[in-house]
Amino acid sequence: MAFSFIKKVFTFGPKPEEEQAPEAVEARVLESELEPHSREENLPVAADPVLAEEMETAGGPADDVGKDASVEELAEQAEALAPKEDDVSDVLPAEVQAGDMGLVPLSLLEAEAQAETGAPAESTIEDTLPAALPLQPGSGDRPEDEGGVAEVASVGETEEAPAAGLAAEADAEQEPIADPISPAAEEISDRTGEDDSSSSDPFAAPVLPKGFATGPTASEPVALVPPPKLSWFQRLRAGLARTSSQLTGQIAALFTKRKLDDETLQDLEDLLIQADLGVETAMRVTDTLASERYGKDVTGEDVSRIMASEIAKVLKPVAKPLQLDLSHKPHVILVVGVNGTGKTTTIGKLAAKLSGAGLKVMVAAGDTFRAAAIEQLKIWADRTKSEFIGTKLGADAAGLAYDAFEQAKAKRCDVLIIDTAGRLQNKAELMAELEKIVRVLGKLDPDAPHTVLQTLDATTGQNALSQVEIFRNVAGVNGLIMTKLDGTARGGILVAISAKHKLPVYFIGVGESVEDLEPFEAEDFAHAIAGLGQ
Ligand SMILES: Nc1nc2c(ncn2[C@@H]2O[C@H](COP(=O)(O)OP(=O)(O)OP(=O)(O)O)[C@@H](O)[C@H]2O)c(=O)[nH]1
Repeated sequence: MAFSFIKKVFTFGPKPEEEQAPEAVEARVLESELEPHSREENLPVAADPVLAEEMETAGGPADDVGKDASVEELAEQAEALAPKEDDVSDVLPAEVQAGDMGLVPLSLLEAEAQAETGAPAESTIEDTLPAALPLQPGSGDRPEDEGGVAEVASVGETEEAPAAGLAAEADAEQEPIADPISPAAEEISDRTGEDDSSSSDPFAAPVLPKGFATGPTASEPVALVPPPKLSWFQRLRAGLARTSSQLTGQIAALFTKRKLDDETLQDLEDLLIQADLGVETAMRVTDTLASERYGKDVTGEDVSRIMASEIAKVLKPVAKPLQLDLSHKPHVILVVGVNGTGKTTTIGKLAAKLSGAGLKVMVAAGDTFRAAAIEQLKIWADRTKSEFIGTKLGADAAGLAYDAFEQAKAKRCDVLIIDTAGRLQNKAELMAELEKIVRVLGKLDPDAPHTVLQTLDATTGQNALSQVEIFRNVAGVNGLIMTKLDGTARGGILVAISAKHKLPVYFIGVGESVEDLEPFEAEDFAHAIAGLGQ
């Protein structure tokens, strides 16, 4: 038969005197196939988990496979005796190509088994064929038939009819043909003690490799562990980390082994002013420190505590909630500020909070100066399920504000938030536009806009002080939101602005995502900026 030539020319595995179980022999040959680059024979690759399983159970890879005969000798003999591999693949059905684990590797197994034991291998060609490819009786396809050619011919015959048809036409007396993975299946059922009588039944449930089980999938979904959620204070502290670490680092350096004297007090005052806290707050801190600790040893932490306490005193009066008068339907919030300070993003975050609380919100893209701002606001509106009103680029922003107010009224919106441009060709033009928007809204409701919110970018430092001055005069700003407190060392500016303008600070932003905007809390902010815990 076909394997007789292989057993003469290939010697696989350990020395013949070693008694080896056929499965172990098979496993070594398969191992050689799984590592084609390590084998001069260049056997077909059988990257199949079932084969890998066999390998493992047979004791792992055999390092000496194929080392007994010289490759050249083997090749010569093989060529003389064997049908060409091409011939085999020519006659194989497309789905059973030479090199597929179902045929050639197991043929080699058989050859090796014969070489080892001197007896015909138990594994036969039937074992190597798919169940849908039964052998034809009397066609030289029995193991005892002579020569590989006959065996190949039998495979060829099967190829002539569709596989399914062949299965249907199979002679009733014909022996059942084992599934190509039956050796593995048998081995597994041997190990598990299961009845293997079904291994040749094409309708039998597949035998799964070790470690798998049949049956419905686990009903309990695997619980995904969400990343630990940071509290707002933790996010605030993280956001203000640059401001606080710079401040506390400098304070600690200043007070290392020094008693509190006039010089250190002056140095501290300078340091606090440079940190944008403002002259007023800086003096409050140094005065309190002097009255409590003059002439004594002072640590950086002592200073941080006093600083936090004084900052909190400045901030408390301005840390107020944004009052919504919902009797207005809508309560109109006009958002103003220099371009890039975070107006559009903040509107999105506010809309998320309000609509999340069940209020009906409309957002109006009054920044007709910048196309991206209109698109950006539309995205926020979609995301927050808010009503959206926009107009074309360059259109009159006051006209849009008017339309928005009317539509928001008609739709019974609770809140209307209007975005505005932060940059026009010149400041006078910008201010004229803002004044017009306020005037137009006032025609529909003399109290509108009910809130004029200004966004301030913390990274601009001292510049934010004059921005408030300007917008307050033009648009009647009556509340502030400070953004971008994350990633800046200039967060102290909020203290200076609060001390100077005394305008309510409603929210602060420490990042771009929706949860990064939270109501302003004086104590939290003061502690975070001083690097202290809550
Ligand atoms: N890191 C950080 N980025 C922010 C914060 N708030 C807004 N931004 C980002 O700042 C950039 C500018 O924000 P916008 O909302 O477009 O600012 P704008 O004032 O509407 O700008 P214009 O439309 O040009 O007037 C965007 O990339 C925002 O994601 C914040 O609190 N922290």
